[in-house]
Amino acid sequence: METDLQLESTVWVGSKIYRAVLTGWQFNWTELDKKNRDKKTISVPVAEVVGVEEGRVEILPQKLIDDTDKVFTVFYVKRSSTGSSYGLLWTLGRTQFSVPSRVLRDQWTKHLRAALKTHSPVRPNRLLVFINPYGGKKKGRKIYHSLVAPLFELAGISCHVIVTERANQARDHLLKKDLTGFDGVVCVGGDGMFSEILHGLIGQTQQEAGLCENDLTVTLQPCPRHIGIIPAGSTDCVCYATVGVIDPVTSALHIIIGDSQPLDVCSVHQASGLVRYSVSLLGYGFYGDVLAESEKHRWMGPLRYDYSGTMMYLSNRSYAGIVQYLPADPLLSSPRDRTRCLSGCSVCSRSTERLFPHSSDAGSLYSSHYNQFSSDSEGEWVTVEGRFRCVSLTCMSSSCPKSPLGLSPSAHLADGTGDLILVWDTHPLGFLKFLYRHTSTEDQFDLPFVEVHRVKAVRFSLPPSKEEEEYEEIGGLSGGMDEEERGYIETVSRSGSQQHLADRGPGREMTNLQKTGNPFLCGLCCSKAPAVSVWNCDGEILPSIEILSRVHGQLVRLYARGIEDGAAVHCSEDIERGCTLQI
Ligand SMILES: CCCCCCCCCCCCC/C=C/[C@@H](O)[C@H](COP(=O)(O)O)NC(=O)CCCCCCCCCCCCCCC
Ligand SMILES: Nc1ncnc2c1ncn2[C@@H]1O[C@H](COP(=O)(O)OP(=O)(O)O)[C@@H](O)[C@H]1O
Ligand SMILES: [Ca+2]
Repeated sequence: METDLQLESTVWVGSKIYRAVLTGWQFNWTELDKKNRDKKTISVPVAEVVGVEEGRVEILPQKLIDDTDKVFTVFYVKRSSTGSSYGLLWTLGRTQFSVPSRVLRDQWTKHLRAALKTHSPVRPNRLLVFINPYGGKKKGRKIYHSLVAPLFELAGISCHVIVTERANQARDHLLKKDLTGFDGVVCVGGDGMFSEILHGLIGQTQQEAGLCENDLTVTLQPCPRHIGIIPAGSTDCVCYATVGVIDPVTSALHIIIGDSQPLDVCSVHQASGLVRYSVSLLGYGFYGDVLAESEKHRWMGPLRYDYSGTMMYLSNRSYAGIVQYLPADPLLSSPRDRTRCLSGCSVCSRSTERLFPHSSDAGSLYSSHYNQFSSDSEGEWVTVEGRFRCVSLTCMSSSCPKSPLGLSPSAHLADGTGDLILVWDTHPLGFLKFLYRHTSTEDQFDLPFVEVHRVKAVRFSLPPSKEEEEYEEIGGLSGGMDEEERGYIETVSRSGSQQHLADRGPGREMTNLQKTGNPFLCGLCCSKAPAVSVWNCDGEILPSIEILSRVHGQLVRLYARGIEDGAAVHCSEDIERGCTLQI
């Protein structure tokens, strides 16, 4: 039977006989018993077909074609569970179908390819790929060439590949070069590499739109090009939080089928303008200190964070600060509602309508000029002041292999809000409990010294000190600082003399905790504890301490679909057992 995009015929897979049906949206094949009764069906959405080839074809470890003229091979997405309750691994499924004639083989390949084109308009044709050869365990190049490039080739995607030779090369390329013809940009690396792409694409989009990124009140233009992440870094938080697993093949398959996941982005400003953008962690105190310390130990690779985390935990620091935040509408969601933002999240879908009210679909959201910041009436600014172990803002859960539920397990990828986590100064064991809960399902917010707020904007400032009324901003980007400066910053007082902040300012006085706390811990580092920390902005140290950050709802789009609920989706083991694959 043959209609427009429909086709049905008898096929053989190995020695077994099947009835294959293409309905346009779905391709399925049902095993038949000797009396022609249905036995089991395997069903693949056309949107998840990766490619169709004539003959018997293998692509991994290398492409082998045996062009038997009555055989065609279909490649598609196959799921398997990771063992944890969330996140599914995707692998390349491959089935070789034999048919009675070459004419029928040609009909099948023609119809399947036509269905692919019709139902997958969002698939990329051409991609710009940046590989950081030094990210994570330095395997970026190998991961791309052995696991990812063959899949892109199979799917007919052409790629322009650039192996970076210096930091910020990818960002500068995106800002300066003409990107016409590229549907998306792929980074092979970690969160730092993703951040480069993020900055390049956001900057390039605003340049083209004639918008000023330094203006805190401006509604930024969402980026039309998608970003793909092939994880090859140290934390790989953006990949983990948007895909649910750290696996280059899974990520490559999401890119190939043109999945689309909008993502909130925080812009971080100081008085003179934009400092950076952040998606995963904007953290002062502990996370800032861990990053500053870890930069000295880059040679350790990903382990540098565990080492520096332990050192910074043992140094038992807390910092004075004033935090102001603009709460989001509490009726929409809450950081403690124990829900999770999963693929197809209804909170995020409702936010799309709220953030882009004039658009009927995601494609037209780029023309929206709704001001998400100044026209909101969600609430008044709230001010808190005191000493904090850490102050963190994240506009998604920031789950990563170290913390599978993340910094804020109920945060949403694309709801236009961020979660502000305030950890007040506390006993070392209390802080350890807080940290440790990130590794389990126990609620890290259910502690008396922890607060979490769903917010649209946050301001951080230092309290006026007794001797110095005002701190000047720290000059220069962290990239330009030397090692001493990166960690514990010296700043110039108004009188012009250079002085280590540890010796003055609010943090100079020991807290009661430090006076009475564990003498070993205090002996280790407290005597040199600095008065101020630094901001960790997605793995980069910010040049300023006093900042204002604002969440821009759905500013970029990734080739991802959010975390698939492993418990709700049948996996490939089910295919083998003969259940229909439900999507
Ligand atoms: C006791 C165990 C405590 C485990 C605590 C885990 C908290 C993990 C939160 C992770 C948030 C990740 C947010 C992502 C940040 C990334 O953008 C960013 C850049 O990544 P890249 O290098 O791949 O480019 N990564 C980071 O800034 C790294 C932050 C990692 C912090 C890890 C801290 C580990 C702490 C270990 C403490 C051990 C205390 C032991 C005391 C005896
Ligand atoms: N060729 C290069 N040489 C040095 N640094 C680079 C290069 N390419 C990218 N970078 C920088 O390396 C940093 C870390 O990269 P990333 O891929 O995130 O690895 P990791 O997760 O291990 O930190 C990023 O900030 C990025 O700007
Ligand atoms: Ca969010």
